[in-house]
Amino acid sequence: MTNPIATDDAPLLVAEGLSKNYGARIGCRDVSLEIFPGEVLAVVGESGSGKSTLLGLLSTELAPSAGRVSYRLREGRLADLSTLGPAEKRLLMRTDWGFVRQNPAEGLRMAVSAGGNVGERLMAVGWRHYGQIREEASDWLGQVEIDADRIDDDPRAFSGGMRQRLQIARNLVTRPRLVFMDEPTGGLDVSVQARLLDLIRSLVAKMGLAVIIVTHDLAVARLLSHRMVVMRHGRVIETGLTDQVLDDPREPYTQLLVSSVLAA
Ligand SMILES: Nc1ncnc2c1ncn2[C@@H]1O[C@H](COP(=O)(O)OP(=O)(O)OP(=O)(O)O)[C@@H](O)[C@H]1O
Repeated sequence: MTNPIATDDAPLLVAEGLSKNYGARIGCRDVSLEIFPGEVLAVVGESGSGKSTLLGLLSTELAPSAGRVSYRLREGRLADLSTLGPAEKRLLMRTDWGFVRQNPAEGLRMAVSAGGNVGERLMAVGWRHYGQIREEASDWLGQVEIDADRIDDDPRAFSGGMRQRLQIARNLVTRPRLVFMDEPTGGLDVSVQARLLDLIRSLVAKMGLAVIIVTHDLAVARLLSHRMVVMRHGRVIETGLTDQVLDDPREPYTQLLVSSVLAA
């Protein structure tokens, strides 16, 4: 994405010296980064480079072996996430964060209707009025281009692309400030991917979301992100504005990645 980075001065999330070991194996090593409100950051690298591990650490799904993640709460305080209690963390995840997963079955409730998938997130943040919940869910299905007459169908009856669009609606309905995405277009046909990417791009811009997206696909990074980090062997080896890194990579490894010599 070529838009200037829409940042204000204070970072939304700050990672310092994050490391994760799996026994003797390194998942992620000494990663520090910041993300600002409204900024889309892509994490790229070949398979096994540590992208998913880093996303797991940033979203606190994984506990670091070393380092910490801090997040700016709505009240303005930058909080070390390891110091939040379980209730505070749950609230944060429900209200301020979203997580779009590659496999929709992990991000959706497959036996609950499409409307229910979106509506239950609203209920989790305190909505109580059935009619209003249904109306908001229906509005969101429209925003992700799912026909209104599918509201009572469950996602098992949806195509892969529709499931991903529903997952996006479920995540965005609470108007989060930060969304984690793990290969959101992975495993979809090229034409389905293109449509989904367009949708993600327009919603992210419209809502001013900060996004951390893991992808092995540099075209996805180019289209969606303002800034990117390149990972290799668990470390960040290059970081910069997306267009700069892709057009003029500094590191020989990134040059190989960009020239598609490496299967990312
Ligand atoms: N649960 C685990 N137990 C042991 N080792 C793990 C575990 N998860 C990841 N690893 C190892 O950590 C390293 C980084 O893996 P990770 O999944 O983060 O990479 P990735 O870049 O996301 O790869 P991919 O694109 O294939 O998903 C790899 O060497 C991997 O084998």
